[in-house]
Amino acid sequence: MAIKFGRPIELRDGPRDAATAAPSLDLTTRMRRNRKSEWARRLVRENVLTTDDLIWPLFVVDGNNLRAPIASMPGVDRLSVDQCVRDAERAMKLDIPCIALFPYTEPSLRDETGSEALNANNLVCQSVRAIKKEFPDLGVLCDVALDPFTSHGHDGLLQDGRILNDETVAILVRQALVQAEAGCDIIAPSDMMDGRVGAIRNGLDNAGFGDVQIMAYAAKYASAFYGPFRDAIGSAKTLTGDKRTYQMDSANSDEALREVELDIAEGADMVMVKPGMPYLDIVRRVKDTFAMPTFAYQVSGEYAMIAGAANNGWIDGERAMMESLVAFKRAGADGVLTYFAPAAAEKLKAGR
Ligand SMILES: NCC(=O)CCC(=O)O
Ligand SMILES: [Mg+2]
Repeated sequence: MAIKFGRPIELRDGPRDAATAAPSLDLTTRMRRNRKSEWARRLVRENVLTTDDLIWPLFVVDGNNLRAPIASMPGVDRLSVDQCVRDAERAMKLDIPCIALFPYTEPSLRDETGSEALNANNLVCQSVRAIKKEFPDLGVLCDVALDPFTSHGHDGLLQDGRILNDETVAILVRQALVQAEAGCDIIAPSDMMDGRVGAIRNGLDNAGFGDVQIMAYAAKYASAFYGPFRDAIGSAKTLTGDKRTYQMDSANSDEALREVELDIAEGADMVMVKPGMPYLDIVRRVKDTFAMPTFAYQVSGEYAMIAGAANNGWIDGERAMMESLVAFKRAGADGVLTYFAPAAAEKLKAGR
């Protein structure tokens, strides 16, 4: 069933009173005819959102039977591994095809080189194994980048105020392998180092992980909308400086196409634009130019804006959520990584 909002005020067929029976404007085309009722709107609807379009990001934290709220992301919790498995079950029941995992790493485990990223028993790897054991048919995506693990909060190795590219890529390949060994289905490099997609593809293939897909965060912008995510993974306080020497300048559009082209050439199976709503123009250009499976990340700040305004009674949260999600489809995205995934899937499954 189609999504229906608010109190319907429909035009009706049949006899009308004199005022509406004789239109005073001599119009051949009246666009409103196709909008006159819900069935008519459904008939001409150009884009639909389904549960197949959703990837649900989850935050994992050390502990047991723990769901710890994240203040800047109302409705989103950090989950201990066992609770992560419960949300994986919820994803299965809601027909969400894939989840994404992000760790909150204890400060004592963070260091200059992000070495915990290579621990085969880190929180992400534990979660992947636990989820895959119970739900082998649920897609699991793992982020590749060092920011949840470094004491300075950067995605790569930091030396004399610079983020080292090639040295970082070597570590990212090892991180990807550790995650693939744990059972991850999609490796998603989010670091924005040059050449990492090709290096990771090589590493996976040489280790016998030829079927593991790569979803490249191909056009990832240096954005203020990541704020709540950094709270969630605990890097907000540790981050020194900003990420503008590796993430893209928000003023650029052609550059996104070059980034995407390179990642495809290096073997990306799917590409992503991030953030989402402020960059729908980029999603459209990428889809039109490359016809690749194209995803958008509706990031934490976008979620917080909608959830926060809704909690204050300033907007209708459900409608804003659904409107924002179908906008990604309209822009050409094949799917969306969104913290709204379970709420949207519940609404879609209920046919509302
Ligand atoms: N690599 C994943 C992210 O950076 C997510 C950002 C967000 O949700 O704000
Ligand atoms: Mg790149």
